[in-house]
Amino acid sequence: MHAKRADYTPVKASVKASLEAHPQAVVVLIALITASVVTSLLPPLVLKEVINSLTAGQAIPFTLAGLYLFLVVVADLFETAQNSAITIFGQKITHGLRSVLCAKLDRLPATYFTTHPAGRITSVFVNDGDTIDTLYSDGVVGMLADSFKLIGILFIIFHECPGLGILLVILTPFLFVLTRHFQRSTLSAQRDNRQAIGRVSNHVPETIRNIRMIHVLGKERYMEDRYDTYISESYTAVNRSNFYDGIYSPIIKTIQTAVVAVMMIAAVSGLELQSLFGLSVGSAVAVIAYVAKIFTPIENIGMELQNIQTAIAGLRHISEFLNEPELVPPAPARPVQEDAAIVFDDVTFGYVPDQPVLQHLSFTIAPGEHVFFLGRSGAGKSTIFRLLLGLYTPQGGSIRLFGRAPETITAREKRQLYGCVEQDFKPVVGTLREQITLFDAAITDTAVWEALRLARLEGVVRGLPKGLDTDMSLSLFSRGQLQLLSIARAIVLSPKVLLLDEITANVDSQTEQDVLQALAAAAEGRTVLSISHRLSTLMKDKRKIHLT
Ligand SMILES: Nc1ncnc2c1ncn2[C@@H]1O[C@H](COP(=O)(O)OP(=O)(O)OP(=O)(O)O)[C@@H](O)[C@H]1O
Repeated sequence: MHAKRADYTPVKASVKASLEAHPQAVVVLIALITASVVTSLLPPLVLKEVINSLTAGQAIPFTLAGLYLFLVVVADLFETAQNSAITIFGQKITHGLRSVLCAKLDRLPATYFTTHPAGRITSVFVNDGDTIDTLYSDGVVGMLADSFKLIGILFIIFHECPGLGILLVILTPFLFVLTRHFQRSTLSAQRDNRQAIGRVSNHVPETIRNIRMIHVLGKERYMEDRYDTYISESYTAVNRSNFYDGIYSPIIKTIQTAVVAVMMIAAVSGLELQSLFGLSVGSAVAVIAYVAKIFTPIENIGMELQNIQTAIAGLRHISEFLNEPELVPPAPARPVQEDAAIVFDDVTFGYVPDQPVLQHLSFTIAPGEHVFFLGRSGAGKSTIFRLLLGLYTPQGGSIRLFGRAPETITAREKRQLYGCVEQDFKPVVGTLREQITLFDAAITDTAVWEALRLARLEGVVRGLPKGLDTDMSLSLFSRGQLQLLSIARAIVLSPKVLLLDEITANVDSQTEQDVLQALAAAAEGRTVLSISHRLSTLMKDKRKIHLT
């Protein structure tokens, strides 16, 4: 069965946008690759002239010697500049793609996060993102530069000594296959070693963790044998890797020498071959230098191919992520005229098709009402909140929040419409002010202080030397105070609705009283939906909706 072909369109579009955004970088990169390839090919040609002058009994012209030195230095400089440009170029492309990935994350529906574990999503951003840099820097662009170099060398050799040119054109594919074989074998040995080392690393802590049980059950011998097996695997893999590494260079050197020897023998053979292999001493020296140079690009191309193969897997993951269906932007909808704050009308919903969590649920909540949702664990209490927040859409029935379907409410409106408080405070990196504003510059300090006042935290924050400018640290507050901070964050934009999900689940009874008092002030004039069995027993007069 064939794997489904990945659709790389969004990745291509991102790369194209990066290229179009940095046209100068592209021009500079092409110029540097060309300059690097050309200058690296020139020194042996100058050397040829130097040797020819010497063998003709002439003095070496000073300019020629100077030119040789100059070209060697310039070739090195261009190569360094080319490598830097490739790195910078790769990073620009990766930067562009990472931004596209981040923007995509914002547009994904909540259902995506239900079906994809956080670790996999992170890996798309971190590991797969890195492979894109490799793909360009150590893959495609590097391969292009090395291919030009290889073609240039073959071309010059062909020009200087057609016989050798033909020989090398025939030999190059063989050299390439040989190099790839060694690279693959070395990489596979290195991978085996890494895996074996990984097994050893797991085995040691596992043994320490279970040391008592090992002694009690007399499993020492078994654990030792396992350890020995892993160590032997690693030892064998390292030996394999060293063997391939060690043998490759001599084989290449032997081939190199054999090629030069064939050329020399043919050149002096006096046979017909001589017309193809005949060359001056200078050309011979130059050609030998080129033969030595030909192996580096072949080796590089092999590694670059390897890098491309590895990066393709990352590219596939990124493409799959970018092709995920997105949230449909809320359609501007007129609010339905009704007196209720919240209406659930015959709502049916399940995260997984055919496994409904809520079935035909109906209720109405009046503005300013405080309602508790009760029911066993898994009954769907938090799900009601998620539906109200527009994170999911019900499969049946309808939901209205002040006459509007939640999914039609824009992100900006949401914070003005509802505030949420959960079991634990979720800090953000920043100051205390930012814990409340969540980086919304439109929220004034006056509003922040008012929210803190209602949440009964004003005194604590005023007591800090830097007040709202204090850097957030969990050690600044007790558990209960952190919940008060959650309340301040939820009410800073004076939302009409408060959603409270087990807000006192993790606090002691004294702190619970503080939270309750803060809540009484914060809830004033608002519609409040709470999930908390404990609080519902404390607030007996409030309405309760039981879920079964
Ligand atoms: N993201 C999700 N993907 C799939 N199933 C989910 C998801 N979130 C919740 N569920 C399932 O939906 C059901 C209702 O979950 P929900 O969190 O609404 O229950 P709850 O009444 O709030 O329970 P608890 O009191 O334990 O928090 C549970 O069976 C739960 O396993």
